[in-house]
Amino acid sequence: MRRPSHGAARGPCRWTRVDSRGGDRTDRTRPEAARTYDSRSDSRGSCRAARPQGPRAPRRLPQGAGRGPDLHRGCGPGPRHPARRRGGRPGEDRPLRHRGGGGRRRGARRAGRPDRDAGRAHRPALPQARGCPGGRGVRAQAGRPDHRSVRRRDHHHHPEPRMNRTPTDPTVQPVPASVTAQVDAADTTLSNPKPAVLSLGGNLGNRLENLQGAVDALEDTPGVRVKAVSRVYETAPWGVEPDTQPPYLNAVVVVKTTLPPSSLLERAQAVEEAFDRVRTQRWGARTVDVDIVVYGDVVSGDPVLTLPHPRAHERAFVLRPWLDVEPEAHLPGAGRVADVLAGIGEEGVAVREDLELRLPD
Ligand SMILES: Nc1ncnc2c1ncn2[C@@H]1O[C@H](COP(=O)(O)OP(=O)(O)OP(=O)(O)O)[C@@H](O)[C@H]1O
Ligand SMILES: Nc1nc2c(c(=O)[nH]1)N=C(CO)CN2
Repeated sequence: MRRPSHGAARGPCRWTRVDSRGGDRTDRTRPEAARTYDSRSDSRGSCRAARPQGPRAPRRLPQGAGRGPDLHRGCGPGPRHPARRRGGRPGEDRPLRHRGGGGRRRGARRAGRPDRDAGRAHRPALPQARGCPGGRGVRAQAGRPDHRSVRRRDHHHHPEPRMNRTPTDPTVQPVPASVTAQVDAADTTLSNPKPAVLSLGGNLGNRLENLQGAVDALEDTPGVRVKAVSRVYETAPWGVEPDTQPPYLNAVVVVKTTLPPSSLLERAQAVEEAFDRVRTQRWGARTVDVDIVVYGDVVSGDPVLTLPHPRAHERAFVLRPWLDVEPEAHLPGAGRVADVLAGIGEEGVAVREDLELRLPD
C-alpha cells in the first residue's frame, strides 16, 4: 500500500459530522428480506438483465444533483431503493458474473465488455459530498481572508482593494483555527490524492446488489476513484450471538481520494443511508455498511472517525478481502495484514467464487 506523507496526518480530524437530513428515520428495513434470504439459492440472472432501460446515467452527478429531499429520502414519485425500483426479490443475491482469482484493479479489464454499465441501476441518489473539488465545499464555505489562493491572486493582479482583508476591517470575522486547519487539509489532499481502504458489508436484502450499489455510488462521488475491488466473501456475523442474524457478504475496496477523511466518512454514511440502513442496535443486521479501514497512514483516535478502524485488526471479514487487493498491506499500529490475519484465523470467512463485484468503469 502506498504511504505518502501528507498534511492530513497533522492531527485528528475534528470536522463536524453533518446529517444533512436530520430527524429520525422510521424503520424501513424489510424483515421479510432476512427471513426469506437463502444465500445459496442465488439465481443466475445478471444485474444487466434487471437494469431499467433508458439512457445511461451521467458518470458524474452535476453539482447538487440528487440533493433534494424528494430524491434522497424517497418521497418523490418513484420508489428509491434499488430492489424496490426493479420489483426485485430483495432476499436474493444475483451473481453479476463469474470469475476466478483475486481482486480487480482498474484497467485490468475493459474493452468490449457488454455489461460494463450494469451497476448503474443500483445507484441511489446521493447528496453531493462536502469538500469536493469543484463544489461548494469547505473551501467555499471557509471564506478565510488570508486564504492562500486569494492572497496570491490579490498580490499579483489586484494589489489595491484590500479593504475587506485588512486586520482592522471590522467586517472581517476571525476564522476559527479549526476551520483554517480544515481548509489547509483540503488544499493538501486536493493536490495529492490519498489511498483509502473501505470495508463493505451487508446481510439484509439483496446483499450483492447492495454491495455493488455501494461500490458504484462511491465511484460516482467527485473526488473518489475506486481503484480495486476484492472478491466477495460470505461471512458469519461477527460480534453477535450465533444464528441471530443472516450471514454477511463482505468485500473491500481501495479508493484514491481527494476528499479529506471526514468528507469520505460523510459520503460513506450517505451511501449507507441511501440503502435504507437503520441503526437500532450495535452490530445489528444491515443492508450496507461502509467503514473506513485506513486512510493513507493517518492515525486518529477521534471517535467520530477513528483511523485505522478500531476493530479492523480483529476482523477476518475485513483483513481477508483486503489481502486480495493489497497482499502486502500494512495496518498502522498492528503490522502486516497477512500476519494479523494469521493471528486471528479465517474461521467463518468463505470466498464466494460464484459472486463478483464489478469495478466501475
Ligand atoms: N473508521 C471508521 N469508519 C466508519 N465509521 C467510524 C470510523 N471510526 C469511527 N466511526 C464512527 O462509528 C460510528 C458508528 O458506525 P457504524 O454504525 O457504521 O458502526 P458499526 O458498523 O455498527 O460497528 P463498527 O464500528 O464496529 O463497524 C459512526 O457514526 C462513525 O462516526
Ligand atoms: N460478518 C460480519 N460481521 C459484522 C460485520 C460485517 O460486515 N460482517 N459488520 C459489523 C459492524 O460493522 C458487525 N459484524
